[in-house]
Amino acid sequence: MEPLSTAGPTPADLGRTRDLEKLLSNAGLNESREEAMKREGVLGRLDQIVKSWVRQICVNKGFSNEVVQEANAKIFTFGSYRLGVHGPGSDIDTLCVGPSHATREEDFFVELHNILAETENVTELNPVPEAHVPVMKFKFDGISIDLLYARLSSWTIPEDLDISDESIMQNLDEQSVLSLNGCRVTDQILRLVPNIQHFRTTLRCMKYWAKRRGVYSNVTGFLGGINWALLVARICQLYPNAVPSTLVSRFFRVYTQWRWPNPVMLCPIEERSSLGLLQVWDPRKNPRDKSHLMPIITPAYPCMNSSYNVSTSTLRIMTQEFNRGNEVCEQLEMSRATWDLLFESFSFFEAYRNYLQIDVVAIDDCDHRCWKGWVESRLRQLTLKVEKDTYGMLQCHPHPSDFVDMARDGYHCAYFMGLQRKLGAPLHEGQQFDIRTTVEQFKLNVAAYTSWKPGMEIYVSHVRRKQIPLFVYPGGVKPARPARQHSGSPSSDSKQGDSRKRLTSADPGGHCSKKIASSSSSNQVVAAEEVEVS
Ligand SMILES: Nc1ncnc2c1ncn2[C@@H]1O[C@H](COP(=O)(O)OP(=O)(O)OP(=O)(O)O)[C@@H](O)[C@H]1O
Ligand SMILES: [Mg+2]
Repeated sequence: MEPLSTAGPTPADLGRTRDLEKLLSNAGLNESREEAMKREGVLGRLDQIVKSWVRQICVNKGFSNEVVQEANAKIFTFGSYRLGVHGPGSDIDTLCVGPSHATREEDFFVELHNILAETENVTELNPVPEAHVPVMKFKFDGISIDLLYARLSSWTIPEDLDISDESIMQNLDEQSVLSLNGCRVTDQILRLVPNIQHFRTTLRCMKYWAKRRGVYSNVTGFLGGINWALLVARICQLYPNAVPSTLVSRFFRVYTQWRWPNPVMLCPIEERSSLGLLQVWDPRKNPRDKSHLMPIITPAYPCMNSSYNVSTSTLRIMTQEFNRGNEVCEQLEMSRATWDLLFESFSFFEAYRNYLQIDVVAIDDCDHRCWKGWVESRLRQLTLKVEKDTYGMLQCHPHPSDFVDMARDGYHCAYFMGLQRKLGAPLHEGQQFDIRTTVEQFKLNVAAYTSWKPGMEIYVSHVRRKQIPLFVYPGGVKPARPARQHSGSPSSDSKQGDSRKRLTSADPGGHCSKKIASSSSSNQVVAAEEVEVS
């Protein structure tokens, strides 16, 4: 598709861009010089560690002195750090590229793991060799690092290795191809956007917006860093001369009108074929790809859909948010609103009358981290099942992050999902949504965890808005109910006729967080009348 507009910015566009930059800076999204230097220092030390690791394994394997001298490995960065859109506290996504004689199973996940375990300032070391893309997670000087490994087919790794060169992909195992992909995708994005600085500002802005509106999270079925980067990059291509304020506004306009599941791609299929890049994601050939609701395709071989987690519920919520964003930007362009309105945070716990609370408990920190990661990755199934088992009548809105009750002992956290009756669905007298079986099946699905240990527990319960525990609110204080949200937000958008009859409850005892163990009881029967929105 040709660029939609090549018109340059007006003085008003430039003014709005300055306001936007100021807002981002005031929000504390810019990293300090000290923190930037700390990150560089950590990356330098990590590079030294992998270099001496490779030399050490050559010695251990009895290779000649010559081979030991030439042995090399190298660290590359990708993700938000490499794109230049990370903020204070972001992780650093890194890739270690090693030679053919440094294996993943033994040398990376055992030898390098042991070296890191003994390295000063390395904490929370967590190898995940069985992941789709195997990764070693840890903190180095307090900075979160995800370290992947690509084992090339050559004996040597030159310091000036170009990983965008297709030829290095030859004879690689699948996990190395997947591990290299993050770097190659990041490099392609930077190559394909017309103005990197404008891309960066716009992406920072969209990431901040998505976090404020509760739609930033890949695992929950919303969009994560890579997805937002690709969506923004496509807008930058369509409006090559536009400044960030215009790009933000066009972002909402374009994606409000986008006819999903048409895919978003930075590189058209024809161009990709002529470059010899195979289209791996192809709904005409792969039945599974046909089920993807919001395809956002990565621009480097193997081209994949990066947003396969999106479900009907999360797509609906994001569409509502895009509509809201579009309305606010239209107001902004007429000088009837300011940027603050766009970034107003979504009051999740005000938006619904009914919620599901999912408590995740374990006996120590390490167990809790693993167990929580597993449960979190299954939550999408619960959202889908609730909607499916109620024939779409009950809609589910997952909160993208977890909450911890600091006043409680032990290792635990809680996830929440807002529940509402489908907009416009007929309301029958006395109708109830009984999701006990759904919840039991979800718990069975969760129980299939192969690394389950005693003490790893999960409790699911139905809570009403007024029973939401205080620990979900900042400072543990429930805010006064805000005035009506801006139209277009999920809470007001889905207002229905006033059918607020007296609430009938299938859980007469109500719920409090201490009663969560009664999860298999009747508190998962939700009276249809109740599942109205605020
Ligand atoms: N679903 C996915 N499909 C393809 N690549 C992915 C996917 N998830 C992650 N990646 C790769 O891993 C990189 C790091 O992922 P991550 O979720 O940390 O995003 P990020 O852009 O670094 O954002 P954040 O600031 O949240 O860390 C991405 O840039 C991408 O290259
Ligand atoms: Mg990252």
